Amino acid sequence: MSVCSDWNEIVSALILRFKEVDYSHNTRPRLYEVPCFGFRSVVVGASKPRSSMLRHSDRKGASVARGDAIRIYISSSSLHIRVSFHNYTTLSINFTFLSPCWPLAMIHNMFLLLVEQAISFIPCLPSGSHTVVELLEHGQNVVVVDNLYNASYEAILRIEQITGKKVHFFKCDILNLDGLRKVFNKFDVWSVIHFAGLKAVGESTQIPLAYYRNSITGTLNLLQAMNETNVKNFVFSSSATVYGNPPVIPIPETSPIGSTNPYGRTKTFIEQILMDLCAADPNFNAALLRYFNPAGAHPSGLMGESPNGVPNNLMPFLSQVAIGKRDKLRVFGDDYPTKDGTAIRDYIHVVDVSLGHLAALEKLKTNPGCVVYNLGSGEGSTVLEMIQAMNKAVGRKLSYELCPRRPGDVTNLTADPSKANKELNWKAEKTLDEMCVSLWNWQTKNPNGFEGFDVNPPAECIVDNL
Ligand SMILES: O=c1ccn([C@@H]2O[C@H](COP(=O)(O)OP(=O)(O)O[C@H]3O[C@H](CO)[C@@H](O)[C@H](O)[C@H]3O)[C@@H](O)[C@H]2O)c(=O)[nH]1
Repeated sequence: MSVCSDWNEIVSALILRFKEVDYSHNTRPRLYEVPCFGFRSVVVGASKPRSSMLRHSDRKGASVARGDAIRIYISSSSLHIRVSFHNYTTLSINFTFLSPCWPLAMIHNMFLLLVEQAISFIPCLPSGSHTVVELLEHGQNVVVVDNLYNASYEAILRIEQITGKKVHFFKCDILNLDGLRKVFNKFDVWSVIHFAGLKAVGESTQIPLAYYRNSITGTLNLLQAMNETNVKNFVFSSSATVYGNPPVIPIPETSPIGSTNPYGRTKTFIEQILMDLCAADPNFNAALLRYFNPAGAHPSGLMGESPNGVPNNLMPFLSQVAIGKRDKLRVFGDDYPTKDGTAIRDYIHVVDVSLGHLAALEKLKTNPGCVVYNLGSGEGSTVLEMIQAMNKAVGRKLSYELCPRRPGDVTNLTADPSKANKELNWKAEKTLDEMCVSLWNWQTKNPNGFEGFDVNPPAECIVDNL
């Protein structure tokens, strides 16, 4: 590593933006973008934050390259720097000022360093690990493939702890077709459940190509490896986001498709690919499961969502407020046409989502071709109702502030789950209270999620060693 020669250029750009801010009146965080080109690769971090100025700082480093976006949210009390990398990761650095102040001195303490490599990744949704538990507990044999970008090997060990069973695991990226081939050649696979993909709506609008490359190319790789080994069954983690802004609530599967963001369109395109495949091959079966909002954690408290950096989603964020990692929740929008002005979602316990996969696998055994199901509870809850439910689980009131709407959000996504209820003989059974209690149980037992555990699997789990 060496100090980047363009450091001064970035600092100048930051200073220019900070000069535009009137700290005496500005209380709401505002967004500033700093052009991040003309230099090759840098690390952004805080070298010596002044203790007199800062109550807290997350010191992190990561590579930044040409084309990455640095965004700065700044208010009179805090500075939040978010870097969206071309290699699909994000880095967040938070500073809280002890008193309202001009943050230039701190900016001069930031450092930028050259680094060499970018990583490629496909994170696995938390629903993935919970589904593995349910599959093992229902006597299925499972091989887990994940590149562990947004997951930890510790999750595999926890699955083994919960189920008392050994998990076959391989660290492999779905962009690595040869790696996938090795796994498919080693095991006699009858079905694939595909959770891999990038899943942050906001991020997808900034780095759409990364989303399309990972999710679409990765899925094509998976389908190719399956085709070469004659595997004909596929369960796909789709999303309610494919419905965009639906005309009718609750939403039936026949609702028009029209996602409002690239993330949603990756789901839509993959659904279409699978429909085409089923139409072309009468032996190929696919279940497209449109998840609504999975929340909660395993009742054991051993497994739950462990987001990297600042959580994007409501419930992980709220539980970090509860544990004291975040000051307060920002409620995005209080002017929606709903009973309390906040947006409505259909929250469903992650264990119920997992059981939906087992039901879908049973369905695939009947050779149905392509089938589509909503995995939702059918009950909509506003953001304020979710805060209340979490307050109850935690036993105190959690802080929040009402903020403007988040771009891309829609008013109401509530499922009509009757098709899945009837055809899969599946129903979301767990209540909001159970979701919140299990989430709080997980969060208190694991305040830092899987952070600090060894993320790397043993050598025999690396796909290249197969
Ligand atoms: O800090 C936050 C985070 C979220 N919200 C609100 O809470 C609701 C739920 O947001 P979030 O948890 O981010 O979920 P969604 O945006 O509904 O998206 C989730 O649900 C989709 C299906 O509906 C999936 O496709 C996505 O992957 C998943 O992130 C929305 O009204 C948000 O505006 C806040 O008010 N504050």
